[in-house]
Amino acid sequence: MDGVVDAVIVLSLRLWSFVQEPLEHIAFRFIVWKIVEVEVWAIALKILFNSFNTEGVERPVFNTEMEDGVGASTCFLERFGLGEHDARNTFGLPQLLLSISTASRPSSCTFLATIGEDHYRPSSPPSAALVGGHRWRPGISGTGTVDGERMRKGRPRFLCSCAHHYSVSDRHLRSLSLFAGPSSHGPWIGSDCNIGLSAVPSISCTHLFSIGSFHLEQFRVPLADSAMVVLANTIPLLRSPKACAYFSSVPVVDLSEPGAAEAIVSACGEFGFFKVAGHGIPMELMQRLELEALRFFHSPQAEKEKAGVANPFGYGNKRIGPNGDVGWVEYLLFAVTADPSAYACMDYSFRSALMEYLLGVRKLASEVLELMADGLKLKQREALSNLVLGDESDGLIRLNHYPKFPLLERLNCSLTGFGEHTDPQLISILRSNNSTGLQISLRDGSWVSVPPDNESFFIIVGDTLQVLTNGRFKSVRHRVLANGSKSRVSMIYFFGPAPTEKIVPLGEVMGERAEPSKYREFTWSEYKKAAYKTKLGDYRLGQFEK
Ligand SMILES: C=C1C[C@]23C[C@@]1(O)CC[C@H]2[C@@]12CC[C@H](O)[C@@](C)(C(=O)O1)[C@H]2[C@@H]3C(=O)O
Ligand SMILES: O=C(O)CCC(=O)C(=O)O
Ligand SMILES: [Fe+2]
Repeated sequence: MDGVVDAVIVLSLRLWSFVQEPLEHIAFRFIVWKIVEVEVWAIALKILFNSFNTEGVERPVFNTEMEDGVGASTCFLERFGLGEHDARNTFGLPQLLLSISTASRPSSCTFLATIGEDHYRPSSPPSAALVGGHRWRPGISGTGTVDGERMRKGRPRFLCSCAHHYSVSDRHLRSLSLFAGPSSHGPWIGSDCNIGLSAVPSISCTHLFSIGSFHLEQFRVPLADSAMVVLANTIPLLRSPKACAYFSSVPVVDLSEPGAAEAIVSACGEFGFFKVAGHGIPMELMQRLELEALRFFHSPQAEKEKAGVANPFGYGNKRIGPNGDVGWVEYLLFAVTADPSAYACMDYSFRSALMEYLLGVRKLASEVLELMADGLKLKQREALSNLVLGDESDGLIRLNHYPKFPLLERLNCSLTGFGEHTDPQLISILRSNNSTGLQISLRDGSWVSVPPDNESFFIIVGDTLQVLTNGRFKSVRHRVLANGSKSRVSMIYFFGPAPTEKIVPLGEVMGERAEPSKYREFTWSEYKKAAYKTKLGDYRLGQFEK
């Protein structure tokens, strides 16, 4: 086992509700186990969480001022943690780093850290001090500095690096304690502190998990030395990568070819997913919208936020939906309408590209749904398309931007861009740039990575179509992983019916198969309401099954 790291540990600590409350100190302790020989870096993973739980609080702008949204974090991490100027700088060893960013400027801050009883003696071996780590005794190891470079737009970034670092080669390592807090008092308005500690492998890292997190809001400061660690999976975004096969046999349907209807029905039954070629939508239009979207996502954070916080419509950043889901993604989400004023947050060229694109994709949807009806042998070709293309139908358009995250390769981790889920509507029509990241789940539960194709559209079968076909078509679980080297831009048009539409398996589908309905009748409005109470990955159809 020597030289192998068993675990990467990330400890995340967030403060956000200390409006005008002095922060006396916070303390936490956690147990490290199964580490035989590692180098330990603590990395402030602030960038991952900087907009979580900060409702009503001036949002940190860490990741928005650089070219592509990730630059700042990378530069931050490179400078202090893992990059070329590696944190080995000061003492020739990896560095433990804490970062606190606040909306107000704290007058000074001191971080205290201890590893067992061995305080700030970088040259001393960790040895026995680590063994006794259960006993809490704070040791001074660093003082805060305001990092001038981050004092942009009058919002100071208070970076405090706690230069306590060590290379653990002590097989007796049992526990590690950190202690952090400002020595003089805030007020810490809207403080949002994340501390990440990770053991980064010199050789390999097999898994990553969060071992502790607590919300200081639950405690009143000052905290007891023995403040506990609550074991919880609080960092769902980072995972060790699992090998994921390339889905080289994605069904491709060329709409202009005979046999398209049968091919669609077969793909919807087997995968709930297929690719459309020969669709007639000009590449120029897709690229125009992609560029407009990128221009928007690269505009200053304040500009983007003028679209309003997605609730559910508007601009969203890392939060998905109302129930605490998060992802490495920023997006625009809107109801589809012919009224241009609904897209008032976009400038003229963006809006016109979007509206032209929507028209093209609606036409495509009607062709696909009519072929589907043909394949299902429905008497009325328009039975499905009428459901989602009428004036009252509930269409949504979503533009997603997944910034690249170059650190991933070094961490040997994967990062969730958009967590696994099914789409609630009938179908979704997705177009993306040429970046990998989209994965779908096959019938056996395995995940496969969809080769990107920026000239085609992907059709995703949603929950409602599964119900209409009484389970013959599969609502496909899918997800997006962030990419280390290329950012992803995707546009998805979700085709939902009118709110009052009754959703029940189609008589003709049932008749042909002479089977009982698997679902109770519901309206789209009921389903949508229920969906918005669920988490992204929940099995939403469950409550409508008979
Ligand atoms: C967590 C959620 C986000 C979502 C609404 C929900 O409560 C559950 C369904 C989610 C989903 C997935 C597909 C689409 O991206 C979406 C717009 C939709 O219709 O259902 C999202 C919702 C959302 O982001 O608001
Ligand atoms: O961005 C993507 O490629 C897929 C996103 C998605 O599944 C969704 O927005 O529902
Ligand atoms: Fe989706």
